[in-house]
Amino acid sequence: MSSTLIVLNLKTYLEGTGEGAVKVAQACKEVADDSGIEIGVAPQFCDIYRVASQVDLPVYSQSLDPVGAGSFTGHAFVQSIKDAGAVGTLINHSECRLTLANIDASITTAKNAALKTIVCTNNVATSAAAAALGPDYVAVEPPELIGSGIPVSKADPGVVTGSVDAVKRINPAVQVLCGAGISKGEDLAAALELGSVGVLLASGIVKAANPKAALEDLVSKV
Ligand SMILES: O=C[C@H](O)COP(=O)(O)O
Repeated sequence: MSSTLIVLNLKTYLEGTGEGAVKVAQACKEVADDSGIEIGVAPQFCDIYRVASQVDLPVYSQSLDPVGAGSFTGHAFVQSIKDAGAVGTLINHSECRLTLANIDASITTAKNAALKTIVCTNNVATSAAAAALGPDYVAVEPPELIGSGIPVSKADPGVVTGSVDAVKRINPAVQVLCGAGISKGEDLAAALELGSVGVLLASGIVKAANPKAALEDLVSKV
């Protein structure tokens, strides 16, 4: 496996029984095996167990709540996420934003459970702030490009290079992903050229008529 990482966020795109998530995850696994590139998938909470128990690939939670065992209702509890088979979690996605204090608490909660942490950010300043909290990855995604089909690597390369520089300066152990509008091989290649180690993406693959073919295109230029 190369050190490149692709994380496919399924958001709430796939309706139904969860079998859709398993199918997309299976396509990710096949393309990961063929390409040697690590591909993880972030399904709905309720599908983590189903996906992780049926497909041998890294599964991420779309978020978690920084609560322990006890008197908490309606929260995404880290131990349940871990026991369901997740290896990591997104934190502070633009569609599920947190306060800085909650980002910090979520990172600590995930780390204590040995889950990998991917903190999403929306610009260079928030990438720098997130890096100071010491997650495994910062994933920079300008919100206006999310779901747009316009790749951040082309539309706003400065937010990627700026985040890479800022994160390196603040905490060189943290790696940078980028996302928003990424769907093609040239987008991933450009993202890597800009200094990120991979991408966080969703609609370009999940909504494609043939997700496996879309994934094959995505990895074709690395
Ligand atoms: O989590 C994924 C990002 O929000 C990017 O979404 P997108 O690939 O649909 O632009």
